[in-house]
Amino acid sequence: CGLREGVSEKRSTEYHLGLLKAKLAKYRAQLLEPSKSPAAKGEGFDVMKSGDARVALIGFPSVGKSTFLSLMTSTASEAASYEFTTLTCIPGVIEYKGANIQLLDLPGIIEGAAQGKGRGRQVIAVARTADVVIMMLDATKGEVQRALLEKELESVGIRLNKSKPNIYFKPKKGGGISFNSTVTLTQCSEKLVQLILHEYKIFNAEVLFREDCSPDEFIDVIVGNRVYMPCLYVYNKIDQISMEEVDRLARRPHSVVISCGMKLNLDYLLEKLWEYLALTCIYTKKRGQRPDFTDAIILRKGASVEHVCHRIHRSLASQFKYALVWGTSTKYSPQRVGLTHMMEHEDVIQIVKK
Ligand SMILES: Nc1nc2c(ncn2[C@@H]2O[C@H](COP(=O)(O)OP(=O)(O)OP(=O)(O)O)[C@@H](O)[C@H]2O)c(=O)[nH]1
Ligand SMILES: [K+]
Ligand SMILES: [Mg+2]
Repeated sequence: CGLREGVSEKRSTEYHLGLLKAKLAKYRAQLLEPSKSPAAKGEGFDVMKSGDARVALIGFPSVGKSTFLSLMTSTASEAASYEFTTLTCIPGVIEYKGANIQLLDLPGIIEGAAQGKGRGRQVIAVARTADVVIMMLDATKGEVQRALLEKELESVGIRLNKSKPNIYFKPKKGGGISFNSTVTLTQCSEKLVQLILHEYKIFNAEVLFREDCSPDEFIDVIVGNRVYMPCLYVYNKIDQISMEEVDRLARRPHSVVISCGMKLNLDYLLEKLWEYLALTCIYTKKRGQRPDFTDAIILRKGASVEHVCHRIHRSLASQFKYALVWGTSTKYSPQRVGLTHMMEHEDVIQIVKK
């Protein structure tokens, strides 16, 4: 009996917590509303997207963001020993494996950034538009900085190195709440899901958990507008710490250790960045010839044959008859496909015009 009471107490704690979190998430969302006003919207921060991918440099002041940009690109961004040297968004381009990667240097951010401290809001708004975030940390004080910045980004709906929760959620006009799961749930129950939905004034919906998600993850799905973003934690200034510490930091998940000052480990960082960007390289082939492996077309994940056409020539899509594709995106090699076919990394394509 005591055990059962314990279990039910634990359950009711779960309900309270789940509900409390739903309320908090709602409250936070309201807090962030005013940022949509034009005044608060990144003055001087609206840098045009260019190239094949965008990487944002996020970090506390003076961790070496500008030093890094100046090292990796042909753009010079002022670096100095005092904090808040950089005051706007400064774009540079990294050329790597035939791709142009836009690298954005940004002002340093501190605790409270999400609430508008310093230029925190503008910086975070830019981070949201990136394909990968590099969180640059000073190796001599990395752990504290990392936890604080993760919290800041988390509070505005940016989810680092997480994938979208595998929950099917569809609000309906009527019929109440239909709840199902394909796996055993250890963190959520039908009751809790219902309570959370009611908190959001949702009384009719279809919910299917395909994964053992937490209440927070379920709330993320209801609220929507979350950004799931790969993040590399880059510990700079390793010239200032002991070998043991370098070893420890380098083994942390999603982490790379570097020294901009001594130009250490920068190639490895580029390799990792390339991996996290997960860009799709497509090779073209002319009829009767071998594929051109020297010059890849670089696209974001989820690109179609139509995207490939646009990249080759503006008018190619309108003259398109069909394409032959070799690679992992097709069942047979080659396979005849149309404009909507989704390409995969290292596919070879031959386009046939009308
Ligand atoms: N020891 C050491 N110092 C470095 C390294 N990289 C950068 N620095 C120094 O750190 C200081 C700050 O560098 P910045 O590039 O201005 O840093 P930031 O992150 O852009 O700073 P804010 O723009 O103010 O946010 C400068 O004095 C750099 O010379 C490094 O690898 N080792
Ligand atoms: K600085
Ligand atoms: Mg700077």
